[in-house]
Amino acid sequence: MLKFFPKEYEDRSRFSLLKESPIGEKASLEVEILGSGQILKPRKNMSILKVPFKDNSGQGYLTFFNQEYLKNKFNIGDIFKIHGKINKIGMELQVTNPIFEKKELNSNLGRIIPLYSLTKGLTNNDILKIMTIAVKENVDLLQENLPLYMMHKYNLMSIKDSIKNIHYPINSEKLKQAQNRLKFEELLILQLGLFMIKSSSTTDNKGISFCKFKDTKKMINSLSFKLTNAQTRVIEEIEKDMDSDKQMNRLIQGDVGSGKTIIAAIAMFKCVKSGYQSAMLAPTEILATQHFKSLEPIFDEWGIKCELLIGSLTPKNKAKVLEKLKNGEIDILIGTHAIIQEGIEFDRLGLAITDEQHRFGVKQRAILNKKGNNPDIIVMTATPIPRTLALILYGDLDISIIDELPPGRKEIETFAIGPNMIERMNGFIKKQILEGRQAYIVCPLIEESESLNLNSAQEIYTELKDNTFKEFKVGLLHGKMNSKEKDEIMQMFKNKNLDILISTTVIEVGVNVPNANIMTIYNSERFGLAQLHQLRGRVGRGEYQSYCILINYSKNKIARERMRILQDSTDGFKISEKDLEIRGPGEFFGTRQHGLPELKIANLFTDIRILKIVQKEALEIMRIDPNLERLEHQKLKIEIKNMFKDVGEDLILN
Ligand SMILES: Nc1ncnc2c1ncn2[C@@H]1O[C@H](COP(=O)(O)OP(=O)(O)OP(=O)(O)O)[C@@H](O)[C@H]1O
Repeated sequence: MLKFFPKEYEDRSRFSLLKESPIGEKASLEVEILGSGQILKPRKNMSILKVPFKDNSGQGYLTFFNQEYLKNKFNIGDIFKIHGKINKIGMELQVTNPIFEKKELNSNLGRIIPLYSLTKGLTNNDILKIMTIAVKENVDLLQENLPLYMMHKYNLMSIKDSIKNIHYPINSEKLKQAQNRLKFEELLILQLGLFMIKSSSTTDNKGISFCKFKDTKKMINSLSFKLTNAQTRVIEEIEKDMDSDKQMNRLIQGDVGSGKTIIAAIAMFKCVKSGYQSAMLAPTEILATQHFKSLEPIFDEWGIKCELLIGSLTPKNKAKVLEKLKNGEIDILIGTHAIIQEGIEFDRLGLAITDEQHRFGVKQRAILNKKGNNPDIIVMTATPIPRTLALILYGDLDISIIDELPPGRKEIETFAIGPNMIERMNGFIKKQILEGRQAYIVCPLIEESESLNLNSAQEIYTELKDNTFKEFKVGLLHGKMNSKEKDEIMQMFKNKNLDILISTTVIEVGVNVPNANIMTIYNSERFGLAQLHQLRGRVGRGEYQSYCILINYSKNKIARERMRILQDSTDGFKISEKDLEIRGPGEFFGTRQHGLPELKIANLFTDIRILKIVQKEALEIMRIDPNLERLEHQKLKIEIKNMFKDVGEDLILN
C-alpha cells in the first residue's frame, strides 16, 4: 500500500471566496448554511437538492442531483468546508455536487488531496481511509535504501517522511521534496540495474572471437563509395568487439541516411569469413526485402550465400530455406523479427543484427544465445536520443555513433504549409515528376474514420489518382496489405513504374529510393517530430535537391512551433532535444516499449534533471563497488532485483 503512489493531487489547501472564484472551475470554500435544503423535481426521475449558504463574499447554493438523502445533513448555522465546481445559473451561484465536510472533522478538505488510480467499486475516499491506517501503522517499519552519504549530499528527505508526505502532504513544498526523493531512489535503482546488466552481460558471457578474419579492407575497398570517417570509426569499434572473445552488445546510432546498412554488411562479411552465419532482422517486411535486394549482389561477389525469409514465402520455399540454414548452406539470413521466434535453427550463428524497435532484452538474448554460441549482437537505431536517455534506454549496450552524413548530400528544403496551399503544392509536385523525380505522400490513417477528422491514405489515393494526378502513375501502400502486395508496390516505386506513392507510415524507417525527392505529409501535426524527421529522411538520399512539405492542419501555436523546428534543422539530435523541451515526454516512447521495468513515480523525460544527477552517482558507485557488495549498497541491490523481476532481467543480476 505504501508504495501505491497517487497519480496526481488536487490542491484543496487554499480556500477562496465564492464571489472571487472563477466560474466553471473547482474551488474550496468555507461556508455557513443559511437554511434547510429544498428539493426540486424538474423532471421525472430527477431531483435537485438545493441548500442555501453564504461565505464572507456573498450567497449561493449547494446543489446535489438525485441525492435527496443528503437533506438532513445540512442545518442552519452549520459551518462546512466544501470543494466543487462553481457554476452560474442565471444570477445564482451554485456549487454542483460538492464534496463537503463539517468543519471540525478536518481531514480531506483544506489540504492537498492525493488522487489514486481507481477501479470499479473502489473510491478515492476508500483508498484515503485505508492509506491513513497503512501509513500510520507501517511507516515506522520502513528502512532507508539509499546510502546515508547520498542522503546527506543531496539533502534528501527521509524515507519515512517521504512516504508520509506522498500520501498526506503537509504542504506543496514538502510534497515536492518527497516526490524528488522517491524519484531519485527509483531512477538510481533503474540506472544501477542497467549498468550491472551491462557489465555482467559483457564480462561474463564468453562470445565468439572472429579473429580468423581480421581484415575487412578488401570488401570495403570494393564498394562503390568511400566510407565516411564516422563509418570507419564505427567499423573499427565493431571489429574490436568481434575480435575479442567477449559477447558484443553494441548499439549503432546514426541519423537518417548516415549509412548504417553498409556497416551491418561489413560486420556480417567478417562474421561469415570467420566461418559463422549471420542474421539480420528488420522491423518490416518491406525493409527486410530492401536490405536483401541491396546486399545480396554485394555478398554474391564474395561467394557468400544470402537468403530472405519473410511471411510471403510459400511453405515449400520456407522449408527449403530453413533446411539450408540448419545444415549451414546459408551464410546470411535476412528477415523480420519473426525469424528468431519461430522454430529456426542455425548451424553456427555468430552475429545477429537488429533494430531498436525491439529492444534486445534478456529474453531475446537468451533465445539467440541458444541459437548460437552467445552470438554477437548489434542493434541499429536512427532515432536520435540525447545521451542521458540513451544511457537509460540502452544502458546495457555499448554505444557507437555515426555523426556524419556521406558527402555531397544536399540539404532537404522543408516547408510547413496550411491546407489552403495544397493546390500550389500539387502543382510543384507535377513539375518535379515531369523532370523525372518521384514523390511520397504520407497520411496518418489508412481508411476514413468517423471519429477522427484526418486525411486517410485511401481517400487521398482515390482523389489524386482519379483527378489531380490522373496523368501520372499513382500507387497506394499501407500496413493492412499482405507482404506480397506491399513488396510489389514498393518494387514498382523503386523501378520507377510509379511516380507517386501514397502511404501510411509503413515507409517510415529505412526505405531507400534515391530518385524520390519529395516527401509530403498530411496532418503533420499528428506525428512526433522524431517520426517526421524519419519520414523526411526518405528523401535527400540521391543527387537531387529534395523537398519535404508538411501540411499542418492545426492552428495551435505549439504545432506551428514544432513545424518550425523541422524547417530550421535537419540534425536529428537537435530535433529530438527541442521536441522534448516543448512537448515533454508525450511522443517519446515509454519505458515499456523498451522492455524496461515500469516506473512508479519517476518519468524519464520530465525528470531529466534528477536523472542526470543520478547517473553521475550510479557511475561512481559502479566504479567503487561494481557488485554492490558494500554494506551501504546492499539494500540497493535487493531493490534492483525487485525492480527487474518483471522484465526477467533479475536472472543475470547475481
Ligand atoms: N560513405 C558513403 N558514401 C556515399 N554513399 C553512402 C555512404 N554510405 C552509405 N551510402 C549510401 O547512402 C544511402 C543511405 O544509406 P543507408 O540506407 O545505409 O542509410 P541508413 O543509415 O540506414 O538510413 P536510414 O536510417 O534512413 O535507413 C544508401 O544509398 C547508401 O548506399
